[in-house]
Amino acid sequence: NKAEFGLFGLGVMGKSLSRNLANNGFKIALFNRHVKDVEVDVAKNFKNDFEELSTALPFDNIESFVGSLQKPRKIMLMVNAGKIVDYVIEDLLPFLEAGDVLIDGGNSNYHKTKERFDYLKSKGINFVGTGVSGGEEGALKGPSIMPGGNKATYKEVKPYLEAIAAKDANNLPCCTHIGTEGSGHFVKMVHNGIEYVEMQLLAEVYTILKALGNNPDEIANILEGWKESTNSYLLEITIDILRKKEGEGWLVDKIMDKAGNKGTGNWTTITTAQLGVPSTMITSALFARYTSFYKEERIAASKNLEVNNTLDINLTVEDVLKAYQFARLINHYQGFKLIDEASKSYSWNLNLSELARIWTNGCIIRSDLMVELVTTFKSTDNILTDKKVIEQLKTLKPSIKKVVSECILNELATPNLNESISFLNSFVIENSSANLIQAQRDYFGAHTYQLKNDKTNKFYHTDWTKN
Ligand SMILES: O=C(O)[C@H](O)[C@@H](O)[C@H](O)[C@H](O)COP(=O)(O)O
Repeated sequence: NKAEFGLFGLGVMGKSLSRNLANNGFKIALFNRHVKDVEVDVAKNFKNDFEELSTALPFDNIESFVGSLQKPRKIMLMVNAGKIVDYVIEDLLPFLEAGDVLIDGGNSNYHKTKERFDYLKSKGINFVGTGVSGGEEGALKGPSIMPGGNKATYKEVKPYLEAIAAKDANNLPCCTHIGTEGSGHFVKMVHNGIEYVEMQLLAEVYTILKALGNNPDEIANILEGWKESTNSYLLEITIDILRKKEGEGWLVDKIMDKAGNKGTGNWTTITTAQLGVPSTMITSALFARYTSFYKEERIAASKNLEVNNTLDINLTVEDVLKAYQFARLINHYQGFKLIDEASKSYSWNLNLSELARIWTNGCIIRSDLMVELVTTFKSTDNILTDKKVIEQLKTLKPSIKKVVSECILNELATPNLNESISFLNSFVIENSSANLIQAQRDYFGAHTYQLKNDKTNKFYHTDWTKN
């Protein structure tokens, strides 16, 4: 008998999601192209490797794969983001019929998802661009799933996606219809932006605690103590990573300090600039990765510019914890602000509380703070106006100022911690210095300016050279 759901692409995530679907009792069809030079039937071998896949139908021929599915067909593509998605869509199209559903579960760019949504719509095919977060383990045991597309189409795939998704504290699936078009991939992109910052902040905490003379095990013990007040998946894995031994020493000390990226942080930075939203921490986290890549030049610069090695850091671990908590609040403010602005600009009408809810489990940025934000976003779309958050920021601010100052004085690289307080300093002033920028623009480019307290809101120009 026919399979009810098809999984196309058996890479790391595709394999884990297949087993998750099978573990949830679904009869699935599996497709992976026949890898010519190694003569391996990936789908068949994979099926035979796992008990739960005993009822799964493996294919390396697209026509028979599509033919094995109940109608309307539901096929999830788990292939790398980029042109491959379009090639796979073209390969599948001749065998699909109106009403069939294609789900793209890769980290695709939301602009491309919109294009594919419109293109397939013109062929009667329903397209769901969905973010899937949680990595290999999350995909197997329950990822966070962010599907975007038509609400009616979501109903078709809801039973499968919600069954395999992680469950929140109330046992509800960490999967919900995000909105139309590319909204699913958009929120996944920003999820990764927030993820970049969370990882960078932990790297900066590691820098400071190392500079305070702690070895990886001692840093892990300190972070273990932080779980009570600010736990997160990324904090937990950082503790595991710091404890990992390699011979006499620690593996982490042997890893090359050049941070890679696969594009979502880059897209978030481009998007935030295009939408005119100051997501300064995501941008600085991306650029911190880029800076790390200049390994050779950094080595040369460290010699030419004589880095100060005589550290004199007057900080307690408590200061560092509070600075970290402060920066995390600003990170989440900026991330959700970008989503809120995009929701308005694209008329997606996104529900920030529901989004925070599906990010409370399964995904990489799951944390105690995210659980709190589910409630916060029930009463505001802007966490900087939430009473509790305002009190927290006021309480934590002395520590971030102290930590950032000490780091600057000791020439420790903490761009994200620095950016968190710099941003708030820029954001909490009623009268900023942008008036001078307006005057300069008007001076050299006649770009005009408005006047404070001028009800007409008219734009004025001054001939600044004339006395
Ligand atoms: O949410 C997730 O499960 C991860 O974010 C996932 O999407 C992937 O690991 C990204 O590739 C990480 O991004 P970089 O490769 O750019 O660090």
